[in-house]
Amino acid sequence: MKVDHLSSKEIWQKHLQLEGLHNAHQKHRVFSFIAMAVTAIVVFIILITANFRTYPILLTATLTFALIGMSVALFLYFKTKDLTKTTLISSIVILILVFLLTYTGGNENTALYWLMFSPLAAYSIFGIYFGSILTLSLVSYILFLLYGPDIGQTIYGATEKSRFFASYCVVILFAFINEFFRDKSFATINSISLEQRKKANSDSLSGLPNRRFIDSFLLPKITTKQENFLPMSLIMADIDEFKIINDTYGHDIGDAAIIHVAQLFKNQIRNSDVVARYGGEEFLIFLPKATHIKALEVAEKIRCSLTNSPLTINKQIISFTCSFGVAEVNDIVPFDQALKQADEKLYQAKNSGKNKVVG
Ligand SMILES: Nc1nc2c(ncn2[C@@H]2O[C@H](COP(=O)(O)OP(=O)(O)OP(=O)(O)O)[C@@H](O)[C@H]2O)c(=O)[nH]1
Repeated sequence: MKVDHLSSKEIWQKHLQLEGLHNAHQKHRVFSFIAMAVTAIVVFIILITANFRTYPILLTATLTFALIGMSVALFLYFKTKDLTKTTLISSIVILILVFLLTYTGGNENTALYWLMFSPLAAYSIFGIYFGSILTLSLVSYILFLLYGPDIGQTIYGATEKSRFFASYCVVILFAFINEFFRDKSFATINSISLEQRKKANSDSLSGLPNRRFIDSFLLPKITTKQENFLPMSLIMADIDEFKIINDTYGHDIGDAAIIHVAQLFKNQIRNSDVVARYGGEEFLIFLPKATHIKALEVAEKIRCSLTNSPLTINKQIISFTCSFGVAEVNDIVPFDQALKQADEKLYQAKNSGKNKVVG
């Protein structure tokens, strides 16, 4: 089995996703997108129907294209709920629309007024990174159309161009500042909340997830997404003669032994596995998508690895062992029953000489 473990931050992020916070962040994007798309559609319909006799053909075609593009993006969003794809479509529509509007000049050269909304929409829908890319693309070709060579575009007055550009830059600046700090506060709240949840759900000595983590996060997750976990195996491990280690070397060395075991267990399991400190010197390892036979192999590998890697502290080598009980959770055997089985097997391992795997 490949030993490729996640950093502890990744493990916590993976298992303790802050759903409420992420939902609020996502909702902001979704509402911005829907608000922009609906407003744009309404404005396009009014402009086209009220002015199609007077507008030049290219302008009517531009607005019709944008109307269809935005309607398709909105329809796709409601159908698929895939915000990335739909916002990608709308960004292409915005890029083409802004280009054609600036090029045609709109009705009586009023196109530039309509461009003011674009940085706000770009940042609130696409976020700081893609919003900046989109805004920079808009700025560069608006500049090209305003000050670049004549390619048949509308000619704007010098004062109009400079005033527009100055106001456009101010809008960009404020849209950027707004999104930047919104993003930063989201990241800060996210990391504070994650840290608090991590503290409540982990063991302060070993850093491993604790029993609360199993009960309040892992088990509900396994129950709701059984297809991702079952068949799943449980390994219950317990340090042998731990009282003697404490009594012989002192409580601090006992603590170091717990940390040593926790680290060794973590290094021997896959990304998808979870090892938790279940009690004093007792650990529970979850192996999703692993049969009983596989789990017996893993437990044996961990047992040998502990035998071969004693704790070395203050130039002292302290050898100790663990006993293991293994059980499988599957469609027939529920978690509680498997946990009881693993505990019974561990008891058998302890009663039949210790430093062994029973499954
Ligand atoms: N240093 C330290 N000791 C702990 C911790 N948690 C529990 N213990 C000690 O672990 C010991 C467990 O002792 P027992 O339950 O008798 O188990 P054991 O000595 O390992 O015996 P077997 O399980 O039968 O091999 C107790 O003395 C607890 O005080 C801890 O966090 N740090």
